[in-house]
Amino acid sequence: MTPFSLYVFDFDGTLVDTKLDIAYSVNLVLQEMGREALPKEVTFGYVGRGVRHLMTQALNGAGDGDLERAVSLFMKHYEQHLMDQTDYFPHCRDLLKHYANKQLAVVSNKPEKFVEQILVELNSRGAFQSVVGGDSFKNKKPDPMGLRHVMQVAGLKPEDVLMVGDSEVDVATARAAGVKVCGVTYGHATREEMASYQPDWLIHDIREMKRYFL
Ligand SMILES: O=C(O)COP(=O)(O)O
Ligand SMILES: [Mg+2]
Repeated sequence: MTPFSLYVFDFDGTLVDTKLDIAYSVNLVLQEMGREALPKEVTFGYVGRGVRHLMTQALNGAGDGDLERAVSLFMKHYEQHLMDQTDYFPHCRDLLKHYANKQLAVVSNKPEKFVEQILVELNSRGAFQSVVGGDSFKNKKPDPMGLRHVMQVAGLKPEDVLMVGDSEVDVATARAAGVKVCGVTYGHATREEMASYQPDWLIHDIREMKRYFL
């Protein structure tokens, strides 16, 4: 069992299953812009690098003006559908309770206000010492700025910290900060993809954390 004092969770694809509401909101944007809807599975593959990246991919190479409009339309539509089909992944709520004696934080590429709102809706904001979104600092993940911030708030060094995430971006963020990382395989990366990113631990179910980490 490896002990850590601060557990830093990615959000989308790791703690909370947001993908259906994101895909639905992307299609509302595309519809409003007179474009064809995307199959939800296609949109799922675009999640993990923030809203600009999501909408760039969804527009498939539109001009700058269109991208700006799409980003602002997404912010408008997604806010209306944040919790339609969004909930914790199985066992994540219990897992957070299990580690309630530790310091917990979220570092996401999702806009901070959406992470905050979803946590409030899930009655969970109080579980986290710090919440960082993709727009909280100048650079988002894989830049380690946000991760370093939550370590600083906790007053801890990299060796006391574990990052838990579902994407290549999370593994890269942890590496950049000298932090150990546990990859989950039920989020946006497949088992094979996550294995290829070579996290320090690889889990298929969040309950496995209890086996490895004190
Ligand atoms: O919304 C995104 O692009 C990704 O969010 P995440 O960093 O919490 O996975
Ligand atoms: Mg994620």
